[in-house]
Amino acid sequence: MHWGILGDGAIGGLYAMSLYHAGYPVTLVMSNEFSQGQSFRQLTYENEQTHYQAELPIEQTTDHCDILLICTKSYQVLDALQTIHLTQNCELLTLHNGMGPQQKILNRYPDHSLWAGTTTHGAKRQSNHIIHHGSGITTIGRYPKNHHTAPCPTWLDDLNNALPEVIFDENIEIALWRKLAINCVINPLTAIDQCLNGELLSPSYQPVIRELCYEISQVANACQIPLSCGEIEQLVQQVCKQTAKNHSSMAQDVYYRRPTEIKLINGYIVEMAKRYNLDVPFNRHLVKNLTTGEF
Ligand SMILES: NC(=O)C1=CN([C@@H]2O[C@H](COP(=O)(O)OP(=O)(O)OC[C@H]3O[C@@H](n4cnc5c(N)ncnc54)[C@H](OP(=O)(O)O)[C@@H]3O)[C@@H](O)[C@H]2O)C=CC1
Ligand SMILES: CC(C)(CO)C(=O)C(=O)O
Repeated sequence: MHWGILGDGAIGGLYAMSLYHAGYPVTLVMSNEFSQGQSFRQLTYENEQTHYQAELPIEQTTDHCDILLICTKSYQVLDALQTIHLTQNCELLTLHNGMGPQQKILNRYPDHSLWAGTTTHGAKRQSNHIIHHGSGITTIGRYPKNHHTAPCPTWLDDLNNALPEVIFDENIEIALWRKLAINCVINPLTAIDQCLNGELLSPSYQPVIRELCYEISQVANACQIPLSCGEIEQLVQQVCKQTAKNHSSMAQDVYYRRPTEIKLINGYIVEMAKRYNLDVPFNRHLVKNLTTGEF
């Protein structure tokens, strides 16, 4: 398979370099504005054990690509897709946090084969260096769930050879909702208090965490997603322990004064709550605070 990568930041760079290193052809796909007229990009990859470099071609079109891995921030996805020439037979795979763009892609590109995924790998991009600081699991599935087609895509092996472990999930929406729920709790609280993920384990955070988990489970259930308040609380606890020394992506975005993904994380809960006539004051409050910067 020839892989196209849209958004060669931390996660896009990580996948581009890993696929290239595993022997698969990779093209970075971006408009001239983003490539600044360059026809290739030199990137380095490093983790605790190894480092290597590669010169990856840049094109404005998916002409050579069988599949396009979309790795921009969630709020950049639609704009980024619209600035490239997307060929008809190119499959699409999203890998961002937050919810909403998957459905928008489906509406905008109804004839393309769409897959969605979520990953627990951790990466940073500093200049042209991709630093892989935490190995994780990537879960991928057909978006939306489709009972009638062969379930597992042929290219899953490419990803598993390049950056294991990759799991196929026939019901990706539940996996996306689990990640959404985790991000809805950890990201805004750590962003506002500028604390580490592990600090949310302290007893003082538990009342607000419980309220958020309750609201998220109400909205998830209204959307036919079976997620209980207790299950979300457990997931949040587990991720806070596993990533105790991490600054969440939103905490970093606030620290570096970059836009955050709040509107597609807690904002998605608020939007869905409106649709089902539910009240989610804790989520609304976080969206308001992080959108206006008043905290
Ligand atoms: N980093 C991580 O460890 C993890 C990230 N995620 C999620 O993955 C997604 C990507 O995150 P991350 O890689 O950290 O973000 P980055 O900001 O590092 O990467 C996004 C990249 O997309 C580029 N981009 C934006 N608009 C366009 C466009 N129109 N055309 C081409 N490229 C474009 C950006 O370029 P520029 O910088 O020039 O704007 C940037 O290089 C997010 O949803 C994040 O929440 C999930 C798990 C872990
Ligand atoms: C899982 C978590 C919270 C890890 O930091 C994350 O996805 C993020 O920071 O965006």
